[in-house]
Amino acid sequence: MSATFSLPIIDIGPYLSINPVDPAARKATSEALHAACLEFGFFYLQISAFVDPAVPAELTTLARQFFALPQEEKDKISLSNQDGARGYARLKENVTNGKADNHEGLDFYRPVETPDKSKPVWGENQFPDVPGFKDKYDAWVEKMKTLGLIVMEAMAIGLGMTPDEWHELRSQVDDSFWVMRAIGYPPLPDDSDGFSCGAHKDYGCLTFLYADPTPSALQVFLQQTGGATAADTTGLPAEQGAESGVWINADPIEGCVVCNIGEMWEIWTNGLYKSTLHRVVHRSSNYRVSVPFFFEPNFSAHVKPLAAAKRIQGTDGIPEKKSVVYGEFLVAKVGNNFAGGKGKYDD
Ligand SMILES: O=C(O)CCC(=O)C(=O)O
Ligand SMILES: [Fe+2]
Repeated sequence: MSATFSLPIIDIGPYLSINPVDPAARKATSEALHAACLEFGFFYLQISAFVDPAVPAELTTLARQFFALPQEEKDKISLSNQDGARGYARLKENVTNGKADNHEGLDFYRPVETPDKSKPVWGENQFPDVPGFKDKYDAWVEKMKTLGLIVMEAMAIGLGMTPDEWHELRSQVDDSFWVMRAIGYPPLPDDSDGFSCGAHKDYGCLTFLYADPTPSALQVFLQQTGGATAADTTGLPAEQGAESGVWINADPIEGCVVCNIGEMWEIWTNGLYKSTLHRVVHRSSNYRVSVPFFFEPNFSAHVKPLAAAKRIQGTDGIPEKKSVVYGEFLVAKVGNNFAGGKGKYDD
């Protein structure tokens, strides 16, 4: 694997309603999504026709203003005030694979009609007292929800789903129980044996990550297939488990978000698409900010292997993955956070 390898860039433009329908261009986008999900589970999504790049850049500026506040100000919106999931988590509060993550963060979830902070993920969002923050983040959530449905449709077509099948899948994601996160990363100390964010898979549906221009921070694990060239793992800690592969950088590209698929897509495709391990190792001297948006299924969605995926897989005895109700799956995950040493990125 060459060190200069980079993930595919896929233009979502042909699926935007501002463009006239061009069937060949849509087909090319859907095929590229299918290939990228089979091979990497990670790709760049070119969205500059959909959002002005100045808009997400503003989000990182606002998050930076919040993270620069005194600790006691930030702690006023601690997630411990709420349901343990919505709000501010201090530097190193989250633990992944048994090690403290060298980041601080702010998490927002889809609001619920009758909040009850004694129930996991059922509390209220807590917004920082930074002028413009709530309005700009709310607007971004709306944009990303729209993008989520657009990408889902393009992926459904890439998977060969019929219009009826897409209609059914759409009903599982049309009221997404989304998560919006802003993460602040001080430099990882040279002598640290930990990570800025430990290796994990995203658990949901689609992640759209906007990050400031800092290079060499987000890394994606590519499994080594066949006996091709030796893995270039120079300077990289051994990967968890027995998989062999290579970590590649997924540096930001102007006009794009980094998109990856989560474990719900593994279930929908009965393992045909894999969600991919990634981590953050931020060793340069600046304070890095990233803003991932997690487009998730509806809370009540019953996620189970799709007929379209099974048609591709054939009938040769591939075991059927266990279905989940997304909300139950989420509560089992998030309910564990900050208790018993489990973090939000842990399995
Ligand atoms: O900050 C990043 O680049 C990635 C963060 C991430 O992987 C996550 O929050 O799930
Ligand atoms: Fe992630």
